[in-house]
Amino acid sequence: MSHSVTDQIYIEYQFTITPLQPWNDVLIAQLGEAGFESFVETETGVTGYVLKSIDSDSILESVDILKNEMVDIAFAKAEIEPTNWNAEWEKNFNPITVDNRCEVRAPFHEATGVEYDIVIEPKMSFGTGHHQTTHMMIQHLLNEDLSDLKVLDMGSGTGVLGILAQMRGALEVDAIDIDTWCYENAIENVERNNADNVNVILGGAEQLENKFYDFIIANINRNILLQDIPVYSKCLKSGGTILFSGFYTEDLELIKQACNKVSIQYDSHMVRDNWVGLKMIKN
Ligand SMILES: C[S@@+](CC[C@H](N)C(=O)[O-])C[C@H]1O[C@@H](n2cnc3c(N)ncnc32)[C@H](O)[C@@H]1O
Repeated sequence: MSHSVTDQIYIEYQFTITPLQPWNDVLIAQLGEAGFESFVETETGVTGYVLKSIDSDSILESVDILKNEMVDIAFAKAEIEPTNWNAEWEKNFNPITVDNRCEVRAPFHEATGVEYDIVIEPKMSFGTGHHQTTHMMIQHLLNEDLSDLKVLDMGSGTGVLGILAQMRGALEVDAIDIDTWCYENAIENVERNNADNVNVILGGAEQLENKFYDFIIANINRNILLQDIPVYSKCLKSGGTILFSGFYTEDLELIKQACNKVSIQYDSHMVRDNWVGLKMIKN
């Protein structure tokens, strides 16, 4: 399969801001609103990342602070290729063990005999368990009874959460990702872990028409979640659980409000390194 523009190729913008305070926070907030996905604060400003598939030049026109005469902001732009997580893992990472019950390891790591042993060859996809958001989603799943449930893993990446959902008893899992690398990689990982109940699907929220689930997992990012929460709500049966991650504590209230508007209520949340793992329940 050819790799489309939705592959995870990012544009990196290095913003230099004078004076730095308080404008770096304002810039991050406005870029986040406009569609940037993540940020790193630097000594001279902010580095922001936006998907290449988004027309970043035109969204920058809507970022008011760039027109503010009280602050001087310059930027440099560069294209970032997808990360080869396999190479990163080989170089830097050990297997990840969550709550002594679930291990996420590469094929070249020895099995240790934990209750849930997941073998992932991530290639270019996100989802080895090293990221705080994946870690918290695994923790939530270890606390949930998924027996005989129909589950949606939205933004499935390597497929790690969908695979664990099957191991936790799910009857059927739809693992959906908009990125072709992730789609192909999740198919391989599902086979590798004999997760026969996991259907890997390429696409976004448009794939959810006329689908219904007892349980939804969505570890994506703030902007996609805010946009697609109404669609997820339509698919979630009454009384069903939805787990969210991919956003920071600053955005927790915003995500809760978006959920409340579509009859999804707060249950609980956890935090790791300022990332949130949120559990909500549909009325
Ligand atoms: C943070 S990763 C999560 C991967 C994995 N579920 C995990 O928890 O480690 C987010 C994933 O969402 C996918 N994604 C981004 N936008 C999406 C959308 N609109 N619909 C479905 N998937 C999307 C990305 O390609 C990426 O694989």
